[in-house]
Amino acid sequence: MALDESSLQKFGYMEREPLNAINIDPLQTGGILTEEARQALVQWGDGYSVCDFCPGTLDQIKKPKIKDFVHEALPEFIGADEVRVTNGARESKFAVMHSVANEGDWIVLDNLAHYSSHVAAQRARLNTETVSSTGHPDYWIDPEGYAKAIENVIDESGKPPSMALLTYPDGNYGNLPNAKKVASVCHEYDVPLLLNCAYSIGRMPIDANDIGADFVVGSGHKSMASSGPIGVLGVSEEYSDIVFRKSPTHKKKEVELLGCTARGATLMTMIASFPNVVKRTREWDREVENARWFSEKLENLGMNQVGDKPHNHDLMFFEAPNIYEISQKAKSGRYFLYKELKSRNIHGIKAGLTKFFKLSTFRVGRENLSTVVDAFDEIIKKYE
Ligand SMILES: Cc1ncc(COP(=O)(O)O)c(C=O)c1O
Repeated sequence: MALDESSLQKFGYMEREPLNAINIDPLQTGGILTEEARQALVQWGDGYSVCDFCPGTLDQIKKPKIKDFVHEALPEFIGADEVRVTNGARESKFAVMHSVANEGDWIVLDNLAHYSSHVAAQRARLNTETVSSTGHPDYWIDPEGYAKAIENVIDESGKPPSMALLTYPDGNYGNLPNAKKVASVCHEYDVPLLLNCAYSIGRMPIDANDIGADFVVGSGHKSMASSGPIGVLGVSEEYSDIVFRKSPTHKKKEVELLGCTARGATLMTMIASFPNVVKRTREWDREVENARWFSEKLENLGMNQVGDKPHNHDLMFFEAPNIYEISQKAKSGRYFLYKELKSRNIHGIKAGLTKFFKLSTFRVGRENLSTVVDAFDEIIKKYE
């Protein structure tokens, strides 16, 4: 393709379509920027903007206040001894897997784990043993399942897995398993536990040390009102020299972080949103109340929420036999729900899904959630 004037015309600045809609997309509700972060995005948008006064290590930069953020505020916020910022939850998981396990080792993870946990393990050339959930309708993870999976690995390989991973909550059902119990089961076998908090750090209070997790990862663009890609990685003192080991040739650079991670606007949006993010985690009870209220309303309209019930998180999975039935006769078929919601300025349920879908009520507020409930009610009545 010749990059002449006319072929370049389709690029350049583009408007984003659903910008002012009521957003219930689980991927997006926790990543919506605060006003402060929006300003930071513009101010710090130039490439290596944070590096004006860099001493050679990203997390040691004093101006802007990255050092204080990474070494004082974040450890306090997530209850971890040592913290770094990364380019995302998956990069955090990979850094841990790649440093605590050797090629061919086994790790254990829940079968609700996100694909990026599996891909991180594959990239680190590890074998995986999964812990089954109870399946439909609760999808509950029994902590004792970790003991069984660890025993299986010992039988198979002659030694315990290098680490275990628990998704907290999982990205499909929003279930919060008993992480403390999982940590203690793993520790009985001296297996360290990584807690994947992509959907929890920045939404609800998380204290890795209190839970007993050796590693904890979060996602800035998913749950910390940050412009991605950015994540956090917390490590207990016991493992910090392993995960954050320095390069033998470049003494200021940490190998697993490839020297530097989020080095510009992404980090500055996370810092700009941080005061607000800390405050919102203190309002988590209200978010759970809203989620439960919404779940009850949708169930009254003929849908069924699966996973933890009563629910403890804003991410919820619904089965909707009545919506599916409508899609069988609606003119736009399985796209009817997406179109109906779009016409009411509601965004976030994947286009084409009707039989089941997931959504998030995080920070949507009771008034907008009522609008969503009313929309479902209207749509169902319309096709009756
Ligand atoms: C449970 C869970 N973990 C991890 C991730 C990945 O997060 P990141 O984009 O920060 O790598 C996701 C993204 O959808 C997720 O749902």
